[in-house]
Amino acid sequence: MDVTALLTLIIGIAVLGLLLVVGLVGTTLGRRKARGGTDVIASPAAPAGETATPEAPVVPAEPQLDKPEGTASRLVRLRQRLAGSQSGLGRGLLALLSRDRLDEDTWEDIEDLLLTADIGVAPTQQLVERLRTRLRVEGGEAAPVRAVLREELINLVDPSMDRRLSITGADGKPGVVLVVGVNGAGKTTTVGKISRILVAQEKSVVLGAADTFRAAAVDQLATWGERVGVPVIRGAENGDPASVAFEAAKAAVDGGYDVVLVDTAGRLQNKAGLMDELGKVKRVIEKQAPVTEVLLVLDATTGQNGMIQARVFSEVVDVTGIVLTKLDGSAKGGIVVAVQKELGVPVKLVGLGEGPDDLAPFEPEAFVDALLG
Ligand SMILES: Nc1nc2c(ncn2[C@@H]2O[C@H](COP(=O)(O)OP(=O)(O)OP(=O)(O)O)[C@@H](O)[C@H]2O)c(=O)[nH]1
Repeated sequence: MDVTALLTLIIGIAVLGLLLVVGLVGTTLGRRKARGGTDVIASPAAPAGETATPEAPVVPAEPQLDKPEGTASRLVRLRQRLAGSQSGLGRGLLALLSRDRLDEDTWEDIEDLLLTADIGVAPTQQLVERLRTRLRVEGGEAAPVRAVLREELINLVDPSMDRRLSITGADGKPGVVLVVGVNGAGKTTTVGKISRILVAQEKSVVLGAADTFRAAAVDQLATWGERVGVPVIRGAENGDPASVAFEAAKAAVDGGYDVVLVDTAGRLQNKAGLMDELGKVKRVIEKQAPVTEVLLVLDATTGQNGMIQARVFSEVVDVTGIVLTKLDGSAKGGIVVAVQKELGVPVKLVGLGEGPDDLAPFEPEAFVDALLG
């Protein structure tokens, strides 16, 4: 080999080495850039070229997000829990109605049982009337007591009501859900749980922590958001709830999100104060986008007290749906009927536990079936 050939060979190897080094640095930089640009709302899939490089170690760039449970499976799972807490009422009614003789004492016992379950006076009378008529007419050997009771209970819960959440905004605006209710009813928890349902449905969500009176509520909501990669807009402690609500709605509009959920403070010190606060929250949100749903969160274990709260809130804001929480801890499922009758607004969701996915759409048939066991 002469000197020229040797030189050509050395230069060739050097150029090849240089190209390899440049290529490697370029790939690494590209990968860093892709990671740096990641948004919190969703972790984008790695570019196709990257996953194909076998030697590239896959390092998760973000904390692992929760994968919320889908609606169908949570319904199946929670039906059991509902049946567990409400079975006394269903079993009791069936036992009384299956007696050989349905005398006045028995009908009185039936009424007492329904009233104890918080169904309310008027709905109880209505149900007893219907049962008396139907079991008299259709009575006798073939009287399908269970089927009659099932049908009448379903009628009472009213399957014709539209229980879908209004989460679709018009003209490309996000759906806006305002969540109201007294402190401790489960508002913050419910906002967190709803965000998980929406994430499972692949909706993009923003949370507004407008419960600025309790710092812990804001932190609590931030944790719910972090777990599913949903941004949470928060303000200063004791700041103006309306300004947080406004910022949350603005973030959702500007960012092209599907839905914004706004948690509010529920101080019931007096009706005028509450009206001022919630009225202002709603007004400022609507500078950005119309409120599509106002959900009133009620604790099912509070019975008549809960009903009084429901009345006050419905006079202050235009409630469009009810969330009944803690039905797992109450045998008084009858409040579903009472509150719907009182407000003329459907129960849309029920809380059945403290777990992150323990919230389910309310379904009259499934509810009655759980009641009857
Ligand atoms: N068992 C059960 N507990 C629930 C349910 N929903 C909420 N809780 C619990 O109720 C308590 C109060 O819930 P929060 O979400 O903090 O209530 P809140 O209305 O937001 O109250 P503030 O944040 O003070 O306004 C928490 O311990 C929740 O875990 C439910 O469906 N079942």
